[in-house]
Amino acid sequence: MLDQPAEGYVTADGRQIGPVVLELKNITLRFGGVEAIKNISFDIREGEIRAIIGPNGAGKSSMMNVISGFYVPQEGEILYKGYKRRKMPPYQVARTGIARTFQNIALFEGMSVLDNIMTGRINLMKSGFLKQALWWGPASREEDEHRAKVEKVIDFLEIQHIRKTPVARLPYGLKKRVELARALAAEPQILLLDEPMAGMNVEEKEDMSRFILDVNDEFGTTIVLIEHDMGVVMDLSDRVVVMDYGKKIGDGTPDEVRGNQDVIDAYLGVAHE
Ligand SMILES: Nc1ncnc2c1ncn2[C@@H]1O[C@H](COP(=O)(O)OP(=O)(O)OP(=O)(O)O)[C@@H](O)[C@H]1O
Repeated sequence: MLDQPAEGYVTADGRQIGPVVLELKNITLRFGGVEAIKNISFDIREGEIRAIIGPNGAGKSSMMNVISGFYVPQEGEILYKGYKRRKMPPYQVARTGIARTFQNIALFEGMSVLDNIMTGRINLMKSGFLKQALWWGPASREEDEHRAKVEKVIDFLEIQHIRKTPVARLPYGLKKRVELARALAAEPQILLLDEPMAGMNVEEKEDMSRFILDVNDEFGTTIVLIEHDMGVVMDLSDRVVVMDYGKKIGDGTPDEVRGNQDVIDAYLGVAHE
């Protein structure tokens, strides 16, 4: 891989990439006899857009679930901001500043866009969620602050016009944007996006790409994404990890990965979905 200074660097398009913020070291994850992740190490830098790619079943979602704390690997360790992360449930990982979206949309269909996005702030609420819902006493001022933050996200992602609409009534591309909004409402330092463009048409993909870049640029949010659309991956990412059968077979800039023979053999050369 090209040498990158430990303290960070500025990209060709003028974005600031910082030092390593999350490091995965020798991660192995098994489901019974299946080794979904085999001794994989890689790092993620502050402010970077980092993609994880690979054919179906390569272990990408499993890796995302390890980062989000949903799966605890049998071997290896995760260093976050230089410290070894202890075993903790996903909601605690979320509190450390790591938010995610899911491959299959996981929104509350009957609730409005606004209320769905509000749930992204549960981890940041001091008064309990029930208290918030009932709007009692000290909860109200806090609620105002949360609403203001949520409105900012709504403006940023240009979904003002649907803020009161129940999610069930939205087209697919907008649901994906609402999911992004909910994750952003948590004000994450690292945002994990599991196939953010899956099932989208070309125009929706262009919109989503623009929003991902804008989030990264405006808030300096570090972004880790799994994506099957090669054009999107190569356009968006600073660095790409390539997995195949649970192993890491490539890691580098889009150009480096494109020229990696193992990657060409295992993935890029193979028709996919
Ligand atoms: N909860 C689970 N229980 C048992 N096996 C699992 C589980 N989750 C994943 N696997 C297995 O681990 C391997 C990696 O799966 P994973 O979903 O991480 O791959 P992926 O690269 O995300 O695939 P896709 O592109 O199809 O989403 C597969 O062999 C899969 O069957």
